[in-house]
Amino acid sequence: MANIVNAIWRKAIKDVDIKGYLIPKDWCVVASLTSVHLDDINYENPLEFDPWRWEKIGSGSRNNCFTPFGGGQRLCPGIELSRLELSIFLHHLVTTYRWAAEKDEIIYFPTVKMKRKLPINVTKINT
Ligand code: HEM
Repeated sequence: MANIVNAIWRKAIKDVDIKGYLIPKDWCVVASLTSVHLDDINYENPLEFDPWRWEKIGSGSRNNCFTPFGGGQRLCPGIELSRLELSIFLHHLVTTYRWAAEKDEIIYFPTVKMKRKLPINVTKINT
């Protein structure tokens, strides 16, 4: 369960107590969104690519365990636009083309990306 935005930063503007832990005023906090997605308390086999998991557990887009677009007051306002764009793109990609990825490596920090930008060779399906 990868996450493109792997963490978000916050600064405490006053002393904050969370479950007995004090975050002093002016301290910076990093909320690790990736940790939420890779925690096997939240997701079975989180390291496995398993698109069918959503069939079992529902889209889960409105709970605290699914955080690709952040959450709370600063939830990404582009969430619905991005989902629509991605759905249209993926639909056309899988129904019209086949592709083979070249060898590449994942870089996890500061954001998730591919070292060589994941070159792929695309061929059109003959219909
Ligand atoms: C797959 C695409 C996208 C991903 C993964 C993504 C992810 C995120 C995340 C995680 C945040 C929260 C940042 C934080 O809490 O500090 C955020 C905020 C934001 N996103 Fe996106 N985003 C995407 C697309 C878009 C698009 C298409 C737009 C605009 C058309 C957009 C506009 C914004 C804005 C303005 C914020 C700041 C919201 C605020 O601070 O109140 N995003 N995004």
